[in-house]
Amino acid sequence: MNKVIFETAQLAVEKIAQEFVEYSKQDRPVHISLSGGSTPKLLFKTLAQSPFNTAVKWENLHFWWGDDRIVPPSDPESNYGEVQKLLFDHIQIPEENIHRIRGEANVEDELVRFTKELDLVPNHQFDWIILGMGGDGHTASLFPHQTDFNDPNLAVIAKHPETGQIRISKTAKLIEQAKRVTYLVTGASKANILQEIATKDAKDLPYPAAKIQSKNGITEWYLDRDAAELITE
Ligand SMILES: O=C1O[C@H](COP(=O)(O)O)[C@@H](O)[C@H](O)[C@H]1O
Repeated sequence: MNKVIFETAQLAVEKIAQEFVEYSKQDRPVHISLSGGSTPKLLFKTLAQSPFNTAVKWENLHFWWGDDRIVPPSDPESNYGEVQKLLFDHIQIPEENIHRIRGEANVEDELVRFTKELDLVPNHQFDWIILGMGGDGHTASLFPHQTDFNDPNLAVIAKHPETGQIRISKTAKLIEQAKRVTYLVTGASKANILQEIATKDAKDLPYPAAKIQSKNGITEWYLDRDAAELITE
């Protein structure tokens, strides 16, 4: 496991925020995919504040999501809606740089539309995909025992195995084409599963987060001390 352990979650997200600044200095559109759920909210709040709110050249960054739930943006379950509320409402970013999954639409229609929009990413190769990991080892909306790692499509409709909630997710294949994949995992509740991932061969584990990595680029794990407490350095 290629890991970086930060003393606190705040320090981990500040490192990511600083990297946003650096990416945004490149004189080209940079395609970044965000994760959802609870973990990255601290990142979005941090980016919305000084110095990052003005240090990032937002016009150069294009934002996408690893997955979203089929709910309207106003629903607290919407991964896009949370970023809108915590970040986009507080910065100056062109609307055309935001490539959200439309959770309010018909899911089959949205899968087709979103898949077409992905053609805006050169060679379907993201500059940076930031992922989270659920306590069950899922990442994006790719869940244990129901993920087709060889699905040739760019995006897929998924169903949360416990709640039945419908989602759209990037496929494993699309994620693995990225130049860089960073798993941001924080908090003591993820310590046991991280220990398993750090010590066992991914092929012996059912967890998509353990298996999915950039094929030709970098894969790294940004952890805070609580999440990494059972991992020996
Ligand atoms: O359902 C989801 O869960 C994962 C992990 O979420 P967290 O609340 O444990 O941080 C997240 O990465 C994914 O985008 C989300 O839709």
